[in-house]
Amino acid sequence: MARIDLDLAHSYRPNPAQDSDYALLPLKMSFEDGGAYALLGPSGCGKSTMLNIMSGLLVPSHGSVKFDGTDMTRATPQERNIAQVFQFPVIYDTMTVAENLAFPLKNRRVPRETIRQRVGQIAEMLEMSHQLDQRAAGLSADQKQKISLGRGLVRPDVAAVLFDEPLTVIDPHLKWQLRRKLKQIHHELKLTLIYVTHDQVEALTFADQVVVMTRGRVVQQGTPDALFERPAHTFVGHFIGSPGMNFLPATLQGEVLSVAGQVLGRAPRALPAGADLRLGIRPEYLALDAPGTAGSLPATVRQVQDIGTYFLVTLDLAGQRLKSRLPADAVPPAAGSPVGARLLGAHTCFYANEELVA
Ligand SMILES: Nc1ncnc2c1ncn2[C@@H]1O[C@H](COP(=O)(O)OP(=O)(O)OP(=O)(O)O)[C@@H](O)[C@H]1O
Repeated sequence: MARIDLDLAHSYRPNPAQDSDYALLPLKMSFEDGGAYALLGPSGCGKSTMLNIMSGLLVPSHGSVKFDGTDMTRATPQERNIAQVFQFPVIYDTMTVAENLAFPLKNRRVPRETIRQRVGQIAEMLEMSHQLDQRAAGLSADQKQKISLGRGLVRPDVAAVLFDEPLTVIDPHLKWQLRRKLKQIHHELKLTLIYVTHDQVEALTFADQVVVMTRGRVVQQGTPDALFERPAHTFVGHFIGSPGMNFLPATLQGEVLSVAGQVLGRAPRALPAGADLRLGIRPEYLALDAPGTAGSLPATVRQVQDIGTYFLVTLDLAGQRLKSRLPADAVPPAAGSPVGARLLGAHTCFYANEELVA
């Protein structure tokens, strides 16, 4: 296993001049030895580019990749000792499950008994022990992808295992199980795992550290909890959460804070004057008061949806749409009724020019 340090940028164009010419804007980041990471972001944000630079399939146009301090920028995937799992199964149909799992070890001339033990361990973790002697050809797409995952995890000496949207072909029910399984496997095998996905649930269940990307930029790296509680950028607030964070335009006059054109009171924290300010509050933390309650702003309930495990209330506050999540045992207000929206609290965040400032 290895610590991976990136200090690079990448453009697929020969003479990049502006930000939009870069698939990856200049970035500096580290993946610690033994960590479970997810690269999360929408299609085209640069996740696969970053993964391919780490695996050695792509040489960055600028900067370097280091493994344990050694420059690996131009090293091949073999020299880097990386295992990679792709969206679609990469296995040998004519081989049995056991032979497929053993293949990466046999290739490295691992002793037969060690191979037998490791293949047994991996098959057990993936609940494939009963299929070891079956030919891969007869298996479903799900089962074949499980073999691919196993092949990625089977070598104990790899620098890292890179997963590129590995659960895409997996049936939704099994997907749910495998996400958890991978997390458990990470704890047992202590490999460095880096997992690319555009699915926040997948990233948040699997990873200890999530790297959120948009338009070639890393906007935040942090624990699932940090991404939820303190999104460092409005994009993270929008992208993480169901639904995402509410944002309201805010202005500061002296120490008086106004939100959506309505005076809220003294600013609760020091905020930069003159910036493009926004108040961010997650639907989970947006409490509803009786209309006219001090400290809350008047709003009207537009819609109440019973989601089963919670109610989702849509509000109109001076022309701004807000969402509030109420617990399933709450009595939600009726559509059309006036309420007070409590916007300030310990979980309220403030953004200036899209970046978290308080
Ligand atoms: N081989 C290539 N040549 C030119 N441009 C490319 C190439 N591969 C990717 N790009 C561009 O680089 C940007 C980042 O692409 P990348 O595939 O890394 O994003 P991604 O987040 O992995 O998206 P997806 O999930 O759709 O694969 C996109 O604008 C894409 O069009």
